[in-house]
Amino acid sequence: MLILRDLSDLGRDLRGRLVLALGNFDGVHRGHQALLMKTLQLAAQLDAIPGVMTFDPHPLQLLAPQKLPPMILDQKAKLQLLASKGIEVVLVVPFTRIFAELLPRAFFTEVLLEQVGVRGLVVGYNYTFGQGGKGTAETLQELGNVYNVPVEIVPPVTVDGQRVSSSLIRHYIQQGNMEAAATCLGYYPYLAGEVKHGDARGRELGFPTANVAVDRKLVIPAQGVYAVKVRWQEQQWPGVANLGHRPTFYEQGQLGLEVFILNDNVPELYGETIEVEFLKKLRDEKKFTSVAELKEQIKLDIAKARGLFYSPCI
Ligand SMILES: Cc1cc2nc3c(=O)[nH]c(=O)nc-3n(C[C@H](O)[C@H](O)[C@H](O)COP(=O)(O)O)c2cc1C
Ligand SMILES: Nc1ncnc2c1ncn2[C@@H]1O[C@H](COP(=O)(O)OP(=O)(O)OP(=O)(O)O)[C@@H](O)[C@H]1O
Repeated sequence: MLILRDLSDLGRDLRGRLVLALGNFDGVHRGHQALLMKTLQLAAQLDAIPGVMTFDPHPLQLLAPQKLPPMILDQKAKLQLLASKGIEVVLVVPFTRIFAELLPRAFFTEVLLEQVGVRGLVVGYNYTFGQGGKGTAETLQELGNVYNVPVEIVPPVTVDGQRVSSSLIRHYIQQGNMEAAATCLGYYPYLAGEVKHGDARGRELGFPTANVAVDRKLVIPAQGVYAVKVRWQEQQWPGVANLGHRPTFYEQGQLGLEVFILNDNVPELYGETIEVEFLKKLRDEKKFTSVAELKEQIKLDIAKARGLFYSPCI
C-alpha cells in the first residue's frame, strides 16, 4: 500500500485514477469497513484504484485539542488495517489552519478535483467537511453531480440498534466491555508495546509477567484483570493480564500492563514488541492483605481464563 503525505507527490499513474473514502478511520471499525468495501466496489466499476484520504494530525488536535480523544489505534496499526482491507493508496493530508478554512466547494474543486483528479468518492451518511464542518454527505453528492464525480453515501452500520462509531467503541473499551467493542470493531481491542524489565517480583510470586509499555495517547481499557491473547511475530499464546497500579505492593504505583503468558515455552521477550489482545475482563484489581492471597486469586484468574480459551466463543 502506498502512503503519500504530500499531494504534490501524486504521480501521473495515480492522478485521475483514485476512488477515495474520506474520514478519520480511527479503529477501522465495522462502519468504516462498510465504506472500504464500497470503495473497492466503486473502484472496480470505474476501473480505478481504491484509496483513502485522511488527515494528520486529527482535525480536533488543531480545532479543539481539549476535545481530542485518545485513539483506538496508532497510525501504523491503522494503516496496516486499511491495507489488509484492500486499500492501495492512503493520502495523509496535513491538517493545517489554512486547510481547515477551506469552504466545502473549495475543498472539492481545489483539493479533490485539481490536486487529486478524484474519479469517485465514498463517505458515510453523517460525513461533514470544509470550514466549520458545513459540508455534508449530501453537499458532496450535489458537487459530485455538478462535476461528474460519482459519490456513494453509505447508510449507517448498526450493532444491536446502535450506530457503530469510534466514540462508542472508546466508551466500551474504557468500560472494560471488550465483547461489545469487538462486535463493533470486528476484532478484539489490543495494545502493542515493548516488554520492559519490571521489579522481578512476578517471578518470586510464581507468575513471571511481561511488563508492557503502554502508549498513553491510546484508549486505555478499564483497569482490572483480563483474559488476553498475546501476539508476537508469527506466534500467539493465551494469557492473563493485570492492568493497574498493583495496590498490594504500592501506595501510588504507576499504571502498568503485566501479562502472565499461559505457555511453558515462551522465548525471552525483553525489548521485543508484543500485542496484547483484550478478550474479557475477569475482575477489578484489588489490594490484597497478603501475597499468599494474591497468589491464590491469580490461580483462580488463570483457571477462569483457561475455561474461556477452551470455550467455543473465543
Ligand atoms: C493475573 C494477574 C492478576 C493480578 N492481580 C493483581 C491485583 O488484583 N492486585 C495487585 O495488587 N496486583 C495484582 N497483580 C500484579 C502483581 O502484583 C504483579 O504481577 C507483581 O507485582 C509483579 O510485578 P513485577 O513484574 O513488576 O515484578 C496481578 C498480576 C497478574 C498476572
Ligand atoms: N456506523 C457507520 N456507518 C456508516 N458509515 C460510517 C459509520 N461510522 C463512520 N462512518 C463513516 O466513515 C467515515 C469515517 O468516519 P470517522 O472516523 O470520521 O467517524 P466515526 O467513526 O463516526 O468517529 P467518531 O465517533 O469519532 O465521530 C465517515 O465518512 C463516516 O461518515
